Amino acid sequence: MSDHLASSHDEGELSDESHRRSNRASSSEEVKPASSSKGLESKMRESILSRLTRRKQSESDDDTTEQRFSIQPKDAQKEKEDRYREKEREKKRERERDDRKSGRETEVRHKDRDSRVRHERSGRDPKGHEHKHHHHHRKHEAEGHRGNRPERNRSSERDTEKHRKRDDRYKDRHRKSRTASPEDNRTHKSPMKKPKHGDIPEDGKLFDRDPNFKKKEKEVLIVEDVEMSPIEILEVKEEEAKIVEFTVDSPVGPKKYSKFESDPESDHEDEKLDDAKNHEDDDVIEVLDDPLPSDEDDESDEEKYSKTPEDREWEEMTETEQKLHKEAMKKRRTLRQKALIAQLPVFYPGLMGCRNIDEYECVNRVDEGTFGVVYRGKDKRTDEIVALKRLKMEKEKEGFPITALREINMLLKAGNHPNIVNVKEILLGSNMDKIYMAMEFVEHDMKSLLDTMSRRNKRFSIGEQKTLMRQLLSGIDHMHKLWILHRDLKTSNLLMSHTGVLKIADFGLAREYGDPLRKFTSIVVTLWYRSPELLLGTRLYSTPVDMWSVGCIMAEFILLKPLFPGRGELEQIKKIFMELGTPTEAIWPGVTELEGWKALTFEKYPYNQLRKKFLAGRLLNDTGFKLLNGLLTLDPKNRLTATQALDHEWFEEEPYPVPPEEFPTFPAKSEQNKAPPPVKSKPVENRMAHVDPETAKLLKQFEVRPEQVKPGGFSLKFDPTRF
Ligand SMILES: Nc1ncnc2c1ncn2[C@@H]1O[C@H](COP(=O)(O)OP(=O)(O)OP(=O)(O)O)[C@@H](O)[C@H]1O
Repeated sequence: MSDHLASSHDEGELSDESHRRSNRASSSEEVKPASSSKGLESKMRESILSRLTRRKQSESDDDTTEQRFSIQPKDAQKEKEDRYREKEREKKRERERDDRKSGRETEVRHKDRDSRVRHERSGRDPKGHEHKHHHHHRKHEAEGHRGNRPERNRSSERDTEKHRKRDDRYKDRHRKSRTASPEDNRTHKSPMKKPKHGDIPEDGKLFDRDPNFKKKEKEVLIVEDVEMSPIEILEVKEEEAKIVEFTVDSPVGPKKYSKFESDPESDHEDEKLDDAKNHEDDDVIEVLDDPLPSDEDDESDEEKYSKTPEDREWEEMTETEQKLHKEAMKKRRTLRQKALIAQLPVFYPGLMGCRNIDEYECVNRVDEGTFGVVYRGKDKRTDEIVALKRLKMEKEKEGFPITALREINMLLKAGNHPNIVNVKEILLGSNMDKIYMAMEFVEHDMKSLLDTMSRRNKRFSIGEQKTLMRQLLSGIDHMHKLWILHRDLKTSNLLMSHTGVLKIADFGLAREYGDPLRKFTSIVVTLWYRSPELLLGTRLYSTPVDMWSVGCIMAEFILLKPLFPGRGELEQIKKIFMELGTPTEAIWPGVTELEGWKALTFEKYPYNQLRKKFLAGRLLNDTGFKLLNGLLTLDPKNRLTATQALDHEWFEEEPYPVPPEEFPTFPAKSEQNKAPPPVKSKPVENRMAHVDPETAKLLKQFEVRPEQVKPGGFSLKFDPTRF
């Protein structure tokens, strides 16, 4: 397994992958190492967090507002800014005097003051904001002249252009709003209150007749609401773009998101939402990850309620509206969180190691086979339903069970086919003592389905039989072409989805074969599906052993019961010979050389009686019978291969195979069982109540399990393989 994992996730492949991803998603020219992206991520995260903290700590005095605006002012700038602040305070005092005179409401004054401070600062600080802005553009222009520009660079320029326009709009708005009255200002500040048609603001018909009015308004308003300078927003966007470059592998291209939301373990966003009144932090996230506002003027209730309301709006809302808001925002966030998680790269075992089974929730127990117990589980991060097969370790005395290793290895190799169950990942138990395999969950196993149909007196139509056979043969053909023998094909190892797709499962006995053939054990394949060459003890076998099983399965699809249900090896081979005739050297050259043949004497059954089983053609026509006979040919060398069987004329004649989705549906047994109750282990002392305290203490010290202690006539048996 390790070889395989290592080979499929070696360094070269990973770096290729990340390169491809960055090509798709990046907006800067150079592909930077992952560590730099992490640095950026944490830098950005820190910057946002510190802003938030400062916001929370601060009252609305101008000093803190100023601090919030500035991006770590340099020493040289500091003095200038102090002077600027002093001037601002002076102005504030003047304004307050004026306001008192005119008897305005305090709230109105504050709004006005804040708005003016922001506006004036944006206009007056050319060395800070303007300079940075130009620098920003120069940087992108320079990138644009570097000749060979990849697509992501062009998209970066487009972004820059978008940002520049947004910034211009912002400045434009500020220029105009400086002349506007505070009331006008308020009108445009609220994203919920858009001006009615014909309701032209006094400040020079702002965005009037512009079809993108709403979009532009929102863009500006978001900037204002968060009390960030436009430059700061641009920088956040730039940093964001870099994060996206390294973290999102999206088939639809780059997607904006903040690091806060990418952490599935963290639900502090939800906590914030619970208290929708306290939505300061949401505003910041809003800026970071909200898609551009829609151009549509008519918004649905859901859209309306999933926007962060203004304080004032919140207060004006009825309780029901507040509730609707809370719910809509919670829903939106959950959806977005899930969408983002779904875009994260799937697990890379070579890079991350196996995840722990705690990452899954057990929904119910499906079934228990010889080699493992199968549960239906739910991925706690993505809610994806999977089948979790716990590989039985206790039967293994020498480390990791070889069957488990083979199963994982073979499935990883062959699983990339629609008719073979797909393995998602390998998981470790909490104490690292159990191994689980997470596979795609397939609702039915064919055996239970056939039993159900038989009980209900139903049969698959001929078209359905053909579809099943074609899917089965297709999966096997794929496997054989990869030099894999399944060696345990039977109806309980075939699964079928609700949508009629058949999948081959249980690769616990699968092996890779080669040319020339190597000797393998002949004790493989469940008895009823075991080929005559295996029953006669051959150790040099190949794909025909699987094709025999396919023949038995085809008959079972039609008859709804096993074709050769022997109770032992001898009875099994006898049943086969009775139905198909006892072979001779003429029919099966070399049969007399097989060990089993030499050791036993078989009654001579000269005729093939198989046809009778199918009610002389009523259940299977001649063409179908030819295929079945081709699969159940005694001589393995003459047995049909999967490729030959797929080309069989049975599939070409009417009735044709039906589309899988037209299969009848049945309630799945696998979804009905209850989840097992959590196992509570009793304290060792209780379980050893029958043992005297001194001995109990000793046993505890040696970690002896109670089942090793026989009650009465006490005898202690250590299992050396366990300690
Ligand atoms: N991917 C899956 N989705 C749903 N159910 C599954 C899945 N894989 C296995 N099962 C169920 O679990 C049962 C046992 O699984 P599996 O055959 O893999 O275990 P096993 O121990 O190898 O069995 P066996 O005794 O046949 O060798 C299957 O018959 C099927 O009902």
